[in-house]
Amino acid sequence: MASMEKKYVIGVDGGTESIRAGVFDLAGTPLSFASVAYPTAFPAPGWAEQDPADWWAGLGTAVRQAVASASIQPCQVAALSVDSTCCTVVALDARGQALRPALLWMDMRSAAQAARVAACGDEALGVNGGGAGPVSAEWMVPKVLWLRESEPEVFEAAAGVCEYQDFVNFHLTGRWVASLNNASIRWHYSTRRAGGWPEGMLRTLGLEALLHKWPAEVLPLGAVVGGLTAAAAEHLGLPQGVVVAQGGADADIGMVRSGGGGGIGLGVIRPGQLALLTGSSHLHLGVTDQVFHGKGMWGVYPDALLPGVHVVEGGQTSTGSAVAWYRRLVGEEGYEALNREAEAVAPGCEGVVCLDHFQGNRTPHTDAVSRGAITGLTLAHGRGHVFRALLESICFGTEHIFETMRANGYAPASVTVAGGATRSPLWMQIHADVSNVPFILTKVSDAPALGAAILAAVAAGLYPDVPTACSHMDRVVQPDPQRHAEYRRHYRAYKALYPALKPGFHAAAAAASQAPTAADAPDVAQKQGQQGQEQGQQQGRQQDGADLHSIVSPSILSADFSSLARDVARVVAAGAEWVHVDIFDGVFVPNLTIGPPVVKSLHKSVPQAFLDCHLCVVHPENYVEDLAAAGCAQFTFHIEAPGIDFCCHTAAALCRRARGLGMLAGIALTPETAPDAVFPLCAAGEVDTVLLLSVRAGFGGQKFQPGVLPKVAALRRAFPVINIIVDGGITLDNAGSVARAGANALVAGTTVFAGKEPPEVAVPGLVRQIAEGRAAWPRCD
Ligand SMILES: O=C(CO)[C@H](O)[C@H](O)COP(=O)(O)O
Repeated sequence: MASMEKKYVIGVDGGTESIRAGVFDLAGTPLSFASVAYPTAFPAPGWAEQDPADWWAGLGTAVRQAVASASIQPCQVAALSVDSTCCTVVALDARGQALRPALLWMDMRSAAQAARVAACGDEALGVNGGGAGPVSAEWMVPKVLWLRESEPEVFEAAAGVCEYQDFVNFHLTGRWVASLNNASIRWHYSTRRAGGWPEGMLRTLGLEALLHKWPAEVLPLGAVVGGLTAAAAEHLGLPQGVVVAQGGADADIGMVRSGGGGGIGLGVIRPGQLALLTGSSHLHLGVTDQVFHGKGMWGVYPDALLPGVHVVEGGQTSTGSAVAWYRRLVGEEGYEALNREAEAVAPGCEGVVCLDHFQGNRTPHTDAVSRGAITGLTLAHGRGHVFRALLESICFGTEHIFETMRANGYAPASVTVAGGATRSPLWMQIHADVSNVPFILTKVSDAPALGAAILAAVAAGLYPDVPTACSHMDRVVQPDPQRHAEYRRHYRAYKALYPALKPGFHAAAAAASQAPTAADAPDVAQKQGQQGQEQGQQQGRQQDGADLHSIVSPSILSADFSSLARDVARVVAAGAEWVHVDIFDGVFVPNLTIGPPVVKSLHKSVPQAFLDCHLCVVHPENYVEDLAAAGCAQFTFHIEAPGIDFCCHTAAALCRRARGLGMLAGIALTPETAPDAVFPLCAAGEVDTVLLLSVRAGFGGQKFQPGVLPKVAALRRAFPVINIIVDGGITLDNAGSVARAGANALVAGTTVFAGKEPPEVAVPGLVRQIAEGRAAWPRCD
C-alpha cells in the first residue's frame, strides 16, 4: 500500500490495439498498468478506422483500473498526460463528437492526395528531403484532402479536425489545443516559420478552411493543457482539476526519460542516440542537434522533441502486426511454438525471403501501395521458415532505414529498443546481427506510457524540467560478426524484392482503384470544359471494343503563331481529327512553348478543334484543372516526368483526374522508355491514348527514329483497342509503315504546316496511309 502523502502521475498511451494507463511514482517506478482493447475496422484494402468513442470509453476504464490496482487514492494523482498513435485524424462537431470514424495512422487511402501535396511546391515541404519529399498518405494534410474530396459534407460540417491526442485532451480539459510534437512531424507546422502553420500550402491546395478547423493553439510537450473538467473527472474517477500535461506522438513520447533515478521512457534525447519503438509498427527516431534533410528519411524535424533537440525519422508500417497476422493465420494463440520452429531454421530461411510492406512502406520508399510478400517457397519449407523469414524481413527493413540514414550523414551510435518486439530474444538477436549494432533493451518496455508520465510530473511541478540524461538499461544484445556477414547476403536478396515487385503492386493498385467521384471535378472545369468534355466522349475514346479511328494530329509547333487560329481551322477543315498542342516547360524538355492561355484562345476561336495537348513538363499534375478549363480535350503527360516518376499509381490517379474533368487521358513515353512502363495502366483501363515519341522531345523537324516501331508493335499486340499515337518525324513516306506497326494516330508538324504539300493534301494523305497501314494489322477474329 502506497503512503497517503506521496504523489503519483499517470501516463496514458493511446495505442493502435488498446489504450494503456500506467501509474508511476516520481522516481519513475511503475505501480500498475491497465489496458482496454478497442477494435480497428479495415473497410477496404489499405484503409483502417477506429471509433473515437472507444478511445474515450477505454481511457476511463483504464485509468480507474490502474488507480485501483496501484492501491492509491485518486487524490494522490497529481497529473496525467496522454500520448497517442500518430497521425490518427478525426473530424469533430462543435461538441467534440466524431462526425465519422477516425482515419487511423496506418490508413493509406489518401495516397493520391499525398502525391498532390508532395507536388504543391510549397516551402513547408522543405522539412522532408529539402522539399523533395516524400509526403506520406499517413499524414494530416493528405488525409484531410481526401476527406474534403470524398466526403465534402463531413469536411464542411467539421468544426474541428485534429488527432487522437487532441480529441482526448479536449474532452479531458475543454481546451482546444494541438501538440507541437504532432504538428511538427505530421502537419507541416514549423517553429521556424512565422505563425507556424503551413498557410501557403493550404492555400495552394484549396484547403484554407482547415486553418479554422485545426486547434488555434499549439503547446509543447509537458506544458499544462488544463485541469480535468467535472465530467472528465467523473469519467476517470479522479478529482476535478487534476493537471493534464501536453503529450504527443506515442513513439516520440517514448523517447523522453527522466533523470535522477528515472527509468521513465527511453532517455533517447542525446545526439546520435536512436530509439526503436516496436509495436504493430517499428519506428526509428534518431536524435540530432543538426538540421539536415535527405532522401528516404523523414525530417529532420526541428525542435519536435524538446527545444534544440531535432528528430530524424524512419519507420515500418507493419511489423508486430504482420507477425501477429501470421500467428493468427496458422491458428496459434501465442508465439512459443512458432519461435521454437523459427529458431531451428538457419539464417536466410533456406531461401524464403519476405517483404514486410503489408500496410505499405513508410521509409525509405514511402509507397502506400507496396504490399507484403513471401517468396522463395518450396514444398520443403514449413511454418518455421516463413515465420523466421517474416522476422528477418522486418530486421532487413530496419537495416535499410539505418543504411538510408547513414547515407544522409546520420549514423545511429546506439539503438535503444522498447515495445512488444523486445519480448522475443530471437527477434532482437536477428536485429542486432543484421544491423551489426548492439540493441539496448530497457528495463521497462512500455516506454510511451512512461514518457507520458514524466511529462505529467513536469507539468504538475514535481520536476523542474525534462531531464537530459540517464540510462538504466538492463540488457544489451550484442551482434554476432559471423552471422552479420552471412545476413549481408540475405539482405541483398531482401533489397532486390521491392524494385522487382513494385510494378506488380502498382498495377494491382491501379486496377483496384475506383472510378472518379463527382468531387474530382471542380466547378470551374465543369463550366468551361463542357465542350472538350463532349468532344472527349465522342472523338477517339474507344469503348466496348469499337473500331479505332485513323487520326492525324497536326502539331502546331510548325504552324504560324501569328495566325494560329487560322492555321488550326485550316487543318481541321482538311480532316485533322485532333490538333496537337505541344506544351513544353523548358525544364522537362529544352524548349519553352505555350500554356493554358493559348489553349483557351484556340478553343474559343476554333471550338470544333479537338485539342490534343502533350505536356512535356515536370509536375503535369499542376496543370490538369487549368487545361480542362481552357478547353483541352486530351491531356497527355509523360510517365517519366518528375511528379509521376514512373509510378503507375500516381499516373492512374492523374488519368482519373483528367477523365473526371471530361478529357481523354494520354500517357507519353520518351524514346528511352520501354512500353512495359504503361502496360499496367493500359491493362487497368486507365488510359485512352499512349503517345510514343519517335524523336527527342523538344523540337519539330527532326528525323524519324525507327527504334519506335517495335515498341508500337508490342503495345498494339497487347492492347488492340487503345489509341497509339506516334510523334516526331512523320512524313507521307513513313506514315504507312508506322501505321502498319500498330499506330492508329500520328502527330505531324512539319509535314502538315511546312511541308511540300499544303495541309489540304497532306492531312488526307496521312489519314489514307494510316487506314491502309491498319488494314495490314493481323485480324484477331
Ligand atoms: O516537338 C516534338 C517532340 O517533342 C514533336 O516531334 C512535334 O510535335 C512534331 O513535329 P514534327 O512532325 O515536325 O517532327
